[in-house]
Amino acid sequence: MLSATRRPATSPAMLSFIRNLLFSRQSTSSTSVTDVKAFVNNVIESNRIAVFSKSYCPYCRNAKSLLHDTYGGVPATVLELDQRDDGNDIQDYLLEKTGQRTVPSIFIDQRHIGGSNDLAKLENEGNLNDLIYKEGPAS
Ligand SMILES: N[C@@H](CCC(=O)N[C@@H](CS)C(=O)NCC(=O)O)C(=O)O
Repeated sequence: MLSATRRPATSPAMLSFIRNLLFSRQSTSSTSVTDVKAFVNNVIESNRIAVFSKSYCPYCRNAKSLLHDTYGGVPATVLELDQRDDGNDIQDYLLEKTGQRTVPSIFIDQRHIGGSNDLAKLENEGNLNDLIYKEGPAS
């Protein structure tokens, strides 16, 4: 006579493991829109140079290289939005604030410079140095 093989019942521990696996990739950020706005504004206000970037973005790479290679002595903060749970919300707010959603989105002394091409244009026309060293905040 054939005996039916029964699959073992899934244990509570296994269920819990599966549940954690399924939900672990969801956003862990409970940040509200207000928090995101305050956070972005704080980043811009408390850093001479703030770059909202994505780690894989070639435009961002160019902008970060230019800033690092030529103005490495100036304190700068780079946020890689693709590596953050709230990256999308930050991008939405940057659009609302500046009219630009693409990255990089670059601020120098709280002025919105634009993206990589805008930064390169300032540099090529000899204006970035002045912006950073002459028009920057008094030390
Ligand atoms: N002209 C812009 C181009 C920037 C751009 O196209 N960035 C892409 C990423 S490489 C982007 O923001 N795509 C939309 C997105 O990632 O949400 C610049 O010079 O910064």
